[in-house]
Amino acid sequence: MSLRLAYLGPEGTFTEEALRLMKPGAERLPCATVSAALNACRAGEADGAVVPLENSLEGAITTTLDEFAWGEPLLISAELLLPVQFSLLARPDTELRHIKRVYTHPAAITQCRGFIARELPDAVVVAAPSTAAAAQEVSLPGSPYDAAIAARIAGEHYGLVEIAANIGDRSDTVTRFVRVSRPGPLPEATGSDRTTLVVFLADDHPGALLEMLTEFSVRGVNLSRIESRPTGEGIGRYFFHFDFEGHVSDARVGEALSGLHRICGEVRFLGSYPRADGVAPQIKRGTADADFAEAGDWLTRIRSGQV
Ligand SMILES: O=C(O)C(=O)C[C@]1(C(=O)O)C=C[C@@H](O)C=C1
Repeated sequence: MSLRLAYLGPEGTFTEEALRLMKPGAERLPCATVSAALNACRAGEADGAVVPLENSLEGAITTTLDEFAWGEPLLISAELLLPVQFSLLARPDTELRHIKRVYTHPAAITQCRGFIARELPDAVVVAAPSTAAAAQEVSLPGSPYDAAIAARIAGEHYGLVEIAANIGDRSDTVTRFVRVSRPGPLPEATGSDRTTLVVFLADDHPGALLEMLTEFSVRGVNLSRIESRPTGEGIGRYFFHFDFEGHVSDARVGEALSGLHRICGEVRFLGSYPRADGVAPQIKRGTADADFAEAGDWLTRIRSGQV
């Protein structure tokens, strides 16, 4: 039976491209939102889901971060870095000067800010559920929108023409996607892994963030992303999202997690999985697995009086 993966649809989204690259043979279940894709996975309607997590220009995809923190637990099992290039797409015979209403995903609005300001200064830009949903809508006769901003492939899929190509503010923008599934066995450590966590404070006090960071720092664990997100319980109440180098089976990572578990209110483990860029972590002196094992043996010896 083939793997069934939920994603932000309809056909032609960047998320679909990421899914195809991650699992070429998988059956694809398009969903209207990132939350719906994750819930399809939670409910067992899909074996997993592919969702965007962060963008090199715009930063974190906050819906994804919040879903990971609050919903039924899910585990990340893989990541992919996808270069994103946007096109301005319209029905045949549309000219740039005729475009007054543009439809696209909010992430694309942010990433194409320069082009919109320069070429479409008078256009109204409306937020769509996804770039492909925007292209699909624009393709309908009688659509209130003149153009969509989406991947070129979405234009081909929905019969739109490309009015302008590569309209992103930068040509090297990359979105990081992750594949998630319901909790189960973790991917094996590869030597080039990443771990993702959500941490809730036990209580707010001076130095709380520094205490958390110290758990990583003293074990030589290198962070690659830290984000604070509001808990919704009032101004100034936040929880934290971390990505860092290493696998939970590495001694230094395991020790840092145990430390956080001791001092924080809740630590939600979101998975250890191979890094898309294959970069191996820098191991600081005294923080390799062998160093932790040797220190453990030493402690056992002195506790038994072998000084
Ligand atoms: O709308 C899409 O095509 C998506 O896959 C979503 C999304 C995002 O959420 O960032 C993915 C990649 C691009 O950065 C723009 C939009």
